Amino acid sequence: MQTSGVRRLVRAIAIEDDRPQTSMQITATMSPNLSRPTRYVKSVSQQKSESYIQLNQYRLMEEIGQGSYGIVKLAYNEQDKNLYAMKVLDKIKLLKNFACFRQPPTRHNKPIPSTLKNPLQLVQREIAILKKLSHPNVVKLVEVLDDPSDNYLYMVFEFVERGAVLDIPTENPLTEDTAWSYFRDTLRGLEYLHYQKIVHRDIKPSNLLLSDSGHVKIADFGVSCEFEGIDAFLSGTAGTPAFMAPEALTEGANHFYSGRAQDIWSLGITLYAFVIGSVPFVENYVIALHKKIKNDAVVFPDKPDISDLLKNLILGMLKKDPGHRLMLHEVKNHDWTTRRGTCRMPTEQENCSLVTVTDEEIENCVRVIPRLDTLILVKAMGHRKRFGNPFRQNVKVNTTGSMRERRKSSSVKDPTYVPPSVPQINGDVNNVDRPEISNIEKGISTLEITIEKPKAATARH
Ligand SMILES: Nc1ncnc2c1ncn2[C@@H]1O[C@H](COP(=O)(O)OP(=O)(O)OP(=O)(O)O)[C@@H](O)[C@H]1O
Repeated sequence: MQTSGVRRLVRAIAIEDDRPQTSMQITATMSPNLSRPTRYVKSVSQQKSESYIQLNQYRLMEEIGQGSYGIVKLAYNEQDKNLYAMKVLDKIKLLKNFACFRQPPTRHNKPIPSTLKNPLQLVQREIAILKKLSHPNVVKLVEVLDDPSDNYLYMVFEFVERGAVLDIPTENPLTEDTAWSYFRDTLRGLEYLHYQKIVHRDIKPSNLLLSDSGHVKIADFGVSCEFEGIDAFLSGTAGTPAFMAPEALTEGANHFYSGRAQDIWSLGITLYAFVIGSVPFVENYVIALHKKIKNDAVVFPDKPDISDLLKNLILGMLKKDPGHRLMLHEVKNHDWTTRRGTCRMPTEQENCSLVTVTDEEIENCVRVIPRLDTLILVKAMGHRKRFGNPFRQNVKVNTTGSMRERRKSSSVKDPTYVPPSVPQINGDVNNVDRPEISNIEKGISTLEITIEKPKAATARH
């Protein structure tokens, strides 16, 4: 989406907002303070309007992208007046397809523990990794919202205004100067990831997003993985076929390849695409494409004309044998990258600092959004200073069937679904209409357990 369009949208939202307007609100910023730790969700409210859905502090707006498992929507945070990109993941689709298309790599030195085999747990691992990452050239995951009774999981990312750096194939590739700048940003982000012992496995132009200030941020960690020791020893294929290294295309139970070298290859294909406008190996059928990647030499067309130094770098990154391929520090120090030593890259130490992800963090990386009805019930209990359900006696037993129907129809099955009008949490719970009482009634079993284990309940919410 065009940046000016987004700015107009933000201005419109700020004006629509019924709170007193300040210049801050009118000029909502695109780049929030991303160094702060991920905020935790403590309460939820849902509102409907003809033009938007509100999820907690986020007003969901227009769609800005589509991935394999869901859509990405622009979201306006009413608290900090910033825009975010909210990825809406379909949990059912994930459960059905993840194992087939996004199988986690088998790692030589780190077998996947049986407790992590559930695909949603693998998403949690991905989220836990993402939450830890904090680098100007890596997209920041700000918050995750997850309601166990909702089919969707919401990942809130910093909004990177200009979207994918380049759509390929294109007749208008980047100039060598622009490619130089974007490439160095990507290299910085990738060095940081490798330093954090993460291989991305899907570096390509559409996963490199461009900020308003003209800087590149690496996105989409759907097939990335952590490693121990000096490198990831991978088997199996993952990522995008045209960007896969030759060694990743060999099948076999005992065939392992270097994750770092695979990322360098993909970066080489990406650099080629930046300046040529298309990838070097193109075929309609995957088997034929694999054959080309394994056997064919990289050829540069006459037009656009690129420097010999750049060709040399690309060819060094696209050596078929990973043992002869340039390593990341060699790419950083290549004459094209440093403009013959006049523009050196920051050292690894300057660029990186190590993060570790504990099992507890993986476990707790997703915030549960408590259901609105649960919150109303808890609030009512608070008023009465008693744990008993204040609404239970009012509900007729023979209405259960219709209650179930109403509950079913009020759950969010579709991200564009606008929930029915519900009372505000801080409203008078005694004025709650019968349909809402029926929803509350459905939460009784959970809350009765909660009463017996008050500590666990506190932790959950
Ligand atoms: N943080 C963001 N800021 C701005 N736009 C984004 C952001 N994240 C994603 N997008 C947009 O949404 C599109 C879809 O992103 P997403 O990561 O869901 O899928 P993908 O990378 O295209 O596909 P897949 O999930 O199949 O790998 C991107 O191509 C990009 O244009």
